[in-house]
Amino acid sequence: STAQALADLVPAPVSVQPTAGVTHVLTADTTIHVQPGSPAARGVADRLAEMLRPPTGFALPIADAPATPPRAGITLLLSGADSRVGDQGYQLDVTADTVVLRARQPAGLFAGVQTLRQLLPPKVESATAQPGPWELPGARIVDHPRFAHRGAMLDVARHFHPVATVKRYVDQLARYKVNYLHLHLTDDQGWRLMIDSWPRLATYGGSTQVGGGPGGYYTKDQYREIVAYAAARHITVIPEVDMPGHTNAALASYAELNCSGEAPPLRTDIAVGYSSLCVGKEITYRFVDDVLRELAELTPGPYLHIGGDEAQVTSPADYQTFMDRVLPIVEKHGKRPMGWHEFVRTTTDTAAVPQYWGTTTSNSEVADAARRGHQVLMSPANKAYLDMKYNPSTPIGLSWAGYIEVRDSYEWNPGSHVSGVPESAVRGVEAPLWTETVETPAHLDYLAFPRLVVIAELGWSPWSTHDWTSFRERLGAQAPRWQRLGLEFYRSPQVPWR
Ligand SMILES: CC1=[NH+][C@H]2[C@@H](O1)O[C@H](CO)[C@@H](O)[C@@H]2O
Repeated sequence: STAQALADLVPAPVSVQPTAGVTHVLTADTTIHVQPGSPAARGVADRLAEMLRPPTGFALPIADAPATPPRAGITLLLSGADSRVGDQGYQLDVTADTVVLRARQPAGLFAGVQTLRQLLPPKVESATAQPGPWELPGARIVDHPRFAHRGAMLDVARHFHPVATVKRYVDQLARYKVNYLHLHLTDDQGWRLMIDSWPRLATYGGSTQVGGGPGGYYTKDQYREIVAYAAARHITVIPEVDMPGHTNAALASYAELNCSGEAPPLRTDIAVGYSSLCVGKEITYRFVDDVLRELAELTPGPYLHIGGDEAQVTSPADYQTFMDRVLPIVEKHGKRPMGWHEFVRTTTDTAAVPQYWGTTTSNSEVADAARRGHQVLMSPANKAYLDMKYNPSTPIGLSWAGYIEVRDSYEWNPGSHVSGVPESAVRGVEAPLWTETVETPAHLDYLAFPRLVVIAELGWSPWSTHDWTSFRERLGAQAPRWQRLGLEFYRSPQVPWR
């Protein structure tokens, strides 16, 4: 029944009040009315129309919303929403004659459109016209996220993934109200973005990948295309240039970057912890400044991620020296630094965001940072790493942080996971997908679905809705949609797939 759709929503909304016996039917006459004078709101109307026109075959024209109360059809407004919705939430009212989506910001309207999508039957995911009826259950939904930051990371360095694959992932992230995409652009095995002042980083440093394949890299225009595509879906890109470790591709590309003056060979294995920029050489900081300047120019979002993980051949003193030089460069280029959590020991600038990737529930560096006022991004490797195998027979993925079945990725509370890091010090969550073993979109689907959706729920929904017995039912109800989308998801035995 259409009312069942209200119970199946993922992420679970804050409040859902069904209106018994009321159904709204979209027809060939349905018009999408949108708040006048807001190009961003109009953009959301465009996304909504793009979503609904193919499966319904309806024209769904877009018109300015009249000043008077909403007419028949769908209306998107940037006024009148329940004050609880904040900057990212929305209020959705479905009656027999009208579907009214209200928010205070366009991002909220976009989030509401994803809910609207799930209130329609799974055939809405078809690329070709399907028979009706196109029914929506009568209801009032008031919704807003628990955490402001709900992210996904894609490692395009170990295996290069072309623009089309990244866009396809962005489409999937948007469905579940994810609002940040962290791109791990550089590592030992590859440099994936053209930097004009150091062109060999991409042309040579991007010429291979794990396993020895051809690798690849994004031109600046391709990177701009990814950023724009994500922005149109209210997803902010956070680019990562990992340093001082995980830098073999850069060191192999320019001999002068090496303390020895000699360039090491390109690497196609998956070892970590053997590379470091040369902290004692001035050219290192010109390199970092050039790279971060060009990267900042391409990045409208407020963050640059400087990695900082596993700098095992950088002495602690050199690591401190390096960060003392590099963090101000990030700020100089107008951005806030983010990094894997170990970097936070080097700075007291609370604008810096530590990304927790540990496997324990206590970490003194992160607890100290939280106490100092840093906001922590939660990516515990034994809960949120999508590259971990589900179980010993999973054909791809790693297992250093343990096996993560679907329920394992669900059974933790980001707001209290690390002792000494209260909910008020948690920015949100991110699900990293490292790609040592991920070569194709099907590999990506298999590891990301369903656990990406689990992390998206943990980032958005109130803790009061946290209950595996009900969540597994809602997760199972997503299967018909994923099948129509051609998503090669993992059919976990823990989930009652519809
Ligand atoms: C922050 C971090 N550094 C390591 C670690 O996570 O594990 C990943 C694989 O799970 C690996 O690819 C990455 O280089």
